[in-house]
Amino acid sequence: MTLEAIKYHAGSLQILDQLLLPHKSHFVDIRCVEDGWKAIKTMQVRGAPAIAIVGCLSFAVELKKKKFETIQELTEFSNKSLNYLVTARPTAVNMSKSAKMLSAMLSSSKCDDVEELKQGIIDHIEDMLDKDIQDNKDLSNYAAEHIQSTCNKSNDGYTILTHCNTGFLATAGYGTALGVVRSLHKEGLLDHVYCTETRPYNQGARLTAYELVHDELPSTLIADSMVAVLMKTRKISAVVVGADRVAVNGDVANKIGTYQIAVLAKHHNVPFYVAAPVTCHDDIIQDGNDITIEERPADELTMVSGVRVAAKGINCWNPAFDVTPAKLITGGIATELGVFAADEVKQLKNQVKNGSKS
Ligand SMILES: CSC[C@H]1O[C@H](OP(=O)(O)O)[C@H](O)[C@@H]1O
Repeated sequence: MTLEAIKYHAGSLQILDQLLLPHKSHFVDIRCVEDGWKAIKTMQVRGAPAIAIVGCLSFAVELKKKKFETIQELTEFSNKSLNYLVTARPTAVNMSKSAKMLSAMLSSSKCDDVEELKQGIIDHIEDMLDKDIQDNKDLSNYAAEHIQSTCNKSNDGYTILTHCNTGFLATAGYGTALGVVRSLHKEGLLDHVYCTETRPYNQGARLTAYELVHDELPSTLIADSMVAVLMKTRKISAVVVGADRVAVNGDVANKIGTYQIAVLAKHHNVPFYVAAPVTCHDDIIQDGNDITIEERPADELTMVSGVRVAAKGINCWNPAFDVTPAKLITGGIATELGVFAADEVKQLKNQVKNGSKS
């Protein structure tokens, strides 16, 4: 049975509450933009692509129910809703990119029928689901091909280390970095996959392990602190992680802990890949220094499943992401248009414009 984290059908939306995983599989209704914003803010749904998809679908659900007298009324409601959804979490670019694109659709439209224009917006949002899945499959197949042509096998296949969660639970389906693992497995080329627990939110232990067990993939969970000794003592063919925001120069913001894994990969000569569909690429921010890093509440560091693990009164610093410089992304950045050297992703802009594959 295929995993599904987002259930959408003609104006009704439910999401898998990821705060309850892996213990409980429970879907919650998203009836409006406010519900969407809250689900993203509390991380009931998380993952750069899934944030944009659920945010936009929450907007579509509310749009479907509302009647507008004029195009101006539709435009004002839409821009207010989209700008609000962007405020839920600042680091991933996907939601702000989708918001800009939908606002531009409204402002550039020549349509003078408000209902027709409203339906056009809803149709475009609904198309995001299938497009994300196809982009993930294309990206994953390109990356799997690249790994086969450049990385060392561990046995009859490749051993991959991944961080955080980038699978069905972070996208519309298949996944990005976890999609690469799935594509290698489909080709009979996955020897083993190691996933880090990914403190403090434990996306790896709670979510990636859940997906790997569900798919019955040969996998092992490790603590974040074990990455160095893993690379020192076992054959790791490549590291493959996701991305929340890729800057024009190829610097990548991703889950906290990614940067230190990249440093260790460099030291141990393990190729380091980022799996990032074009929806994760920022066309404006030039380098990683300008990416806003979200800081999350201290209790996400001091509490685990509601139980305090840190001394009361200790100060905390809880950045949810860090930035990996392009020079450490030694394998490349995998997209649905091909695998690019990190310092060459700026070419993507032109390829996206003419839709050409690499
Ligand atoms: C498919 S990319 C998902 C990306 O988002 C995760 O962050 P969060 O769980 O806080 O939304 C992590 O950075 C993943 O790489």
